[in-house]
Amino acid sequence: MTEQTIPVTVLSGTLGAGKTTTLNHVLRESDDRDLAVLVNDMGEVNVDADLVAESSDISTEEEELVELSNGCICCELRGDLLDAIGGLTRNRDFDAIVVESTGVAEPLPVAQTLTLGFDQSDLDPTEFYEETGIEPLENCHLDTAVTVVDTHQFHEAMQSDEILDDDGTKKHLGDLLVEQVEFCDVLLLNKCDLVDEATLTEIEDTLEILQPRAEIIRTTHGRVDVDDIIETGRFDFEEASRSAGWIQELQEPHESAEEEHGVTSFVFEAQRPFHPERFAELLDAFPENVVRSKGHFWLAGREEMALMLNVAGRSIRVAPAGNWIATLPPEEREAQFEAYPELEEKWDEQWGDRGSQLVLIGTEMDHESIREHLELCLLTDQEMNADWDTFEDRFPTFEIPDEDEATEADAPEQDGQEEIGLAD
Ligand SMILES: Nc1nc2c(ncn2[C@@H]2O[C@H](COP(=O)(O)OP(=O)(O)OP(=O)(O)O)[C@@H](O)[C@H]2O)c(=O)[nH]1
Repeated sequence: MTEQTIPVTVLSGTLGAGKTTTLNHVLRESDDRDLAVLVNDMGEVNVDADLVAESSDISTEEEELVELSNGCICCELRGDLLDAIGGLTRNRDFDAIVVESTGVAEPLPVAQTLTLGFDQSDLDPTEFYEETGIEPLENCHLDTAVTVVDTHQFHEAMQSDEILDDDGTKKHLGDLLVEQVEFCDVLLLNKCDLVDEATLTEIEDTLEILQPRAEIIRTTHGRVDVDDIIETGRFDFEEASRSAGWIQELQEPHESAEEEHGVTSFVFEAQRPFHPERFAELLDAFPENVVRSKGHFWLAGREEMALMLNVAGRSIRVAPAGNWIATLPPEEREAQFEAYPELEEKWDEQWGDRGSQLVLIGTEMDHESIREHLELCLLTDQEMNADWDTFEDRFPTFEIPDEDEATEADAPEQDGQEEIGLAD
């Protein structure tokens, strides 16, 4: 992006991770920068904005500090976010803008809004402008996506069953945490004072494998070098969308070496379908040391559509991953082969591209044992010849989509994709 436009930093992180603390630190340390701040809070009373006003030296004149309440900038306030930034920058130039998201916000849609709104993406923004009624803002660019992690509660959050209600949209805490970690440029491991060194390095190892591209910085009370999160020039939408560890792992599968704290990853691949009941039982008792698993799979009896497995901590979700290429008319199939030449290499004469490819990331995982358990869920030779429709299948059923969605497992999730928990 051009250097003349105003760099925007977005701070994400779960509730209480330390976003406001970090923001206040940045404000205190930025005497030489003219900063504008935009705080999104879901409550009636915007406590965060009050804190910002209280402990920072900037005046709270409207043009420098904007609160967006009663909604979330990753969903219903997307247009308002851009309006607010437009309002801030219309008559004044700032050195940088910092946006503090709510604890339930997903960074990807916020980044999408900003890159489209700043006309900073290769995507065609016409539909977006029509939907939101906003004008592109050409005087800003999304510069850095920062995620603040509560290091002290990281393990707890990953093992938690807590469901967050984002104005009607239910979200699992572990899911949200993983989404925030997987989509960012800088990861602040905050609250380091509450965690011993061994735990810290273990979490660092885990985060590095979940998000290999981000710079990981340890902080206490959000005390970060301001230049590490403001005007870094690190943000790139395409790169950020593809930076998650599980995507990297699928692109270049390798059995990762055992780290000091036993954080590893591997890819499980199979060209036979899973038995629906055996695989459901495995997911019901999924090993707790797997912190993340993602990829597509083939369930016997579902020969039209690939399913997507999405495990983040204790959250296990299954979603449609699009039709198998093998079900497409020949000309469309050819187009897919051209776009993804590697598809042809794995093509099976009888089953085409049907198969499973799952990335598993975890701590102290026994790869062999997990592999064996997964293999035991595959159909046996005898079952391969049985009538697959007679197998008990308690996975959710999904409508076959009209549009051809990419079926390769490393495709980023489609916006608006319905995801349903197996246990629900
Ligand atoms: N011990 C310790 N406490 C911290 C640290 N950083 C923040 N806190 C405290 O954690 C609490 C939450 O911090 P906030 O900065 O309000 O967190 P937040 O992410 O803005 O929270 P929400 O706006 O509710 O999502 C506050 O009481 C902070 O003082 C840290 O590094 N160590």
